[in-house]
Amino acid sequence: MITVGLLGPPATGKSLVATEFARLGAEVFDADEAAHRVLDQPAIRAYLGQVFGSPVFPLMGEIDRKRIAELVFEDNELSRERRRILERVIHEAVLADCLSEQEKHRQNQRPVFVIDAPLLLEAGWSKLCQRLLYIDTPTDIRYHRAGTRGWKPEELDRRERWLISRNVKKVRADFVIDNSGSINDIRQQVTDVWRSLIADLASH
Ligand SMILES: CC(C)(COP(=O)(O)OP(=O)(O)OC[C@H]1O[C@@H](n2cnc3c(N)ncnc32)[C@H](O)[C@@H]1O)[C@@H](O)C(=O)NCCC(=O)NCCS
Ligand SMILES: Nc1ncnc2c1ncn2[C@@H]1O[C@H](COP(=O)(O)OP(=O)(O)OP(=O)(O)O)[C@@H](O)[C@H]1O
Repeated sequence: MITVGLLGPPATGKSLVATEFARLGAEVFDADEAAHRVLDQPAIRAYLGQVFGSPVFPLMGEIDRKRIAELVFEDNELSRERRRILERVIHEAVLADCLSEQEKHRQNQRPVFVIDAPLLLEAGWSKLCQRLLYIDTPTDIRYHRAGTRGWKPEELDRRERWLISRNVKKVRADFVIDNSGSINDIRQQVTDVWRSLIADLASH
């Protein structure tokens, strides 16, 4: 099995690319979804409630993720400290989940396992991957596409501020694909990468 890690800033198209890989037969791990499941665990909420205050992390019911984003993505020391605590708690649990999924699919002899994790390099999870794929999308197009989830450009900027730069990620990648075009364009590029991965597997 080959594990492929997706790289790229928010709204670059990682989830879309992951969906295309799944259509071709890959198993996909979605770290954002896994993180949301972790935030539903009572023990995690109880701990984070002590740090952020229990109104932000109620033991039951919906968590106000918009409010949490306001608390952790500001550019000041308190906000940075909160984000570090949140990430430490969530990343540990998400990594455990990802490793267990990876092992399950390896046992089942799946050909390709894709990790869609926005902080893959930052969290050190590239060590789980044999290949890295960078999805390159111009910033103005990302602003436009993120608008469909109700994000203003500033929302993208404040989340991206902390992340390892585009150039560093691009240099680390084994594949770079360009997502400035249509969905059909990206579908074709994902299919090309898929064929190359399957050819690699067949030659080993
Ligand atoms: C802050 C939270 C509550 C905001 O929730 P919200 O519904 O607004 O965003 P969601 O989780 O759907 O993430 C959407 C995108 O935001 C960006 N993002 C999420 N977490 C982070 C982060 N810690 N740093 C930078 N960008 C981030 C990513 O591009 C992600 O794909 C949530 O993102 C969170 O708990 N983040 C910390 C955990 C984490 O690092 N998750 C990433 C995968 S492990
Ligand atoms: N080629 C494309 N054409 C049109 N819309 C696209 C294209 N690629 C992505 N999108 C749209 O842009 C938005 C962002 O894409 P996506 O959610 O896949 O990004 P992401 O990198 O996973 O973001 P995040 O890290 O923030 O979760 C989505 O609404 C998606 O449908």
